[in-house]
Amino acid sequence: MIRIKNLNQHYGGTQILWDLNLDIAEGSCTCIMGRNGVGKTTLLKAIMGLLPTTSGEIEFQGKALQNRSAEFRAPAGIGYVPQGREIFPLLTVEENLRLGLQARNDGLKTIPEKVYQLFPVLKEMLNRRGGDLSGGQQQQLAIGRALVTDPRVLILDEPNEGIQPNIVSQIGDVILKLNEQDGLTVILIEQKLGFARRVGKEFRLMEKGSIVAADRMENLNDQLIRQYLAV
Ligand SMILES: Nc1ncnc2c1ncn2[C@@H]1O[C@H](COP(=O)(O)OP(=O)(O)OP(=O)(O)O)[C@@H](O)[C@H]1O
Repeated sequence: MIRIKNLNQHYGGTQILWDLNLDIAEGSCTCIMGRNGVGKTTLLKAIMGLLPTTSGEIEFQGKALQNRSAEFRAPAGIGYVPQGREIFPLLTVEENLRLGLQARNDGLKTIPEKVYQLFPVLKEMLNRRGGDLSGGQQQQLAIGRALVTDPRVLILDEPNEGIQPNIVSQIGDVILKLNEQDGLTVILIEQKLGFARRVGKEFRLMEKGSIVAADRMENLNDQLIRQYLAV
């Protein structure tokens, strides 16, 4: 579904991604893991068209993405939950969710009930300003907004960073439900091993801007953890 070939990316004179290759199968749930600074967020931003790349190919459903604008991603079916959530603090919960409707191709004018079933707290807080929600609620809003776009693939950048454990567990339930029941393809950056093992079916390990190991989650063994994840 997503195929990246020999992707290179620089920030100014510093090369961050080095001949990176990544294949994501339809219906999979893949955790991208690696130590701080190895380029995980940069990779997701490159997929989302938020950063210029130097060379290489990024394909989504067989079509080249690398020369398309960032605005093309959501209508094409790529939902994105950025690091830090990036909800609009002065807009209400409902207004934040409605922004996702603009990216749909079917002209739907109402927020799908499914979003409220997954995150009941959003329905309770529809008229509350985004900025007044707790961090965990804001994260649920950011995921809800991405789901309103009706994505084929959902990409999440550290959805559990700085979030209290009970909401982490709810977010895990939602990701599992979306992937296992609805067949939604999921890619997430995840630092917490327990969460990655709970929701991920596949892992990709990054080091120095490349993917250095790729396998089923049950094969993430102690040796790989020591080599690429332990600090
Ligand atoms: N805007 C920028 N300008 C220059 N360098 C940057 C910029 N953003 C990130 N970098 C550098 O690129 C490298 C990769 O950063 P990136 O955020 O992709 O890593 P990461 O694996 O997601 O790390 P973390 O787990 O800390 O979020 C780091 O060395 C970082 O300092």
